[in-house]
Amino acid sequence: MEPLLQVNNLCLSVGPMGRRGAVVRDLELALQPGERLGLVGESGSGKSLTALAIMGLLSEAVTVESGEIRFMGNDLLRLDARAMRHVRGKEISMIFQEPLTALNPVMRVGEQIAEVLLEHRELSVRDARRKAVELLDLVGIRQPAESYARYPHQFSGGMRQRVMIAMAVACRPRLLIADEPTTALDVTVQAQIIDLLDRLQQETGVAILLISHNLALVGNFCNRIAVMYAGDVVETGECPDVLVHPHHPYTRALLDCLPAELDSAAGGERLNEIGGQVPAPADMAPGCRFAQRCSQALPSCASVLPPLRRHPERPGTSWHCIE
Ligand SMILES: Nc1ncnc2c1ncn2[C@@H]1O[C@H](COP(=O)(O)OP(=O)(O)OP(=O)(O)O)[C@@H](O)[C@H]1O
Repeated sequence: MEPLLQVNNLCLSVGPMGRRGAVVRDLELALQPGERLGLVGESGSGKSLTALAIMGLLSEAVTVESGEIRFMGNDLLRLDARAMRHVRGKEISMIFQEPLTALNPVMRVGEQIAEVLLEHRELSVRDARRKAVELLDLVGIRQPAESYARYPHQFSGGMRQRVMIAMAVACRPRLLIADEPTTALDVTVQAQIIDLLDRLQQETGVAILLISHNLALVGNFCNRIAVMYAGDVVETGECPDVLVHPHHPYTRALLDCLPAELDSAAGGERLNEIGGQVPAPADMAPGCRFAQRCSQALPSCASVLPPLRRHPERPGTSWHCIE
């Protein structure tokens, strides 16, 4: 099957000329129609920049050095601003960690949803309003007709995230990027938002790229996972394969940081942590960027990126390591 999204050799850098640091390096990602792919990694690994590159929303501080982002027959990196606006919102949409920053604070939420519909679909104002109310209902906002006229600050964080999701799915996109959609919410509301995404995904068949620090969440929600470290996808594969039989030392280290059981964590056992930090953009090593923190690293690892290895029986599983 032709992938819906195929990112090839994407390289992004930040910083002034002469001191640019590669924050995303030769990134390869593929997402099939209707698939759920989880992108995980510590803060600073390049997850959000990858998402923003797909959305065509990179700031001027970020340079696209090379690569292509193929989506529905186009390379998104080569579309002009007008064509990209057409794709964004209609074919690809995104929800963010903090909906307050994405919603317009001085515009009624229903009108914000109707605006997306009017921009991308040939609807009358009246029909767009009606559809916006339906969407508020679809995402579980009570009294949708009354809620249409409310402002973002009149909703709780979970309800605002529902409004964001209503806007994101308004035009039935083929790809939904969810960047830490539940991190700012309490656990009960997190579960409700994930249930909502799960239901909408099943009903609409939209593919989802879920960006998260939370391996357990990705393991439960996604089909496949890509583990990023300092700009590299170090390991990718089906969730059960990668999470049960991790090959890359970084994936193993991330999994070791998960509490084995809630009881043991509550009982005072210290949670593991990975010593050291993700390198800053200007300090990226030419080889494996995890080498400094890796107990199995060979002297050559920091200077030469270990080749990509593929699992002999699981072609979708690959990792960059000597092991
Ligand atoms: N506008 C920018 N200017 C300079 N550096 C940036 C900019 N945006 C991101 N970076 C740097 O690029 C690297 C990757 O950032 P990115 O936000 O993609 O990481 P992330 O994995 O999404 O982290 P988090 O989980 O904290 O959101 C980081 O080192 C970050 O400091």
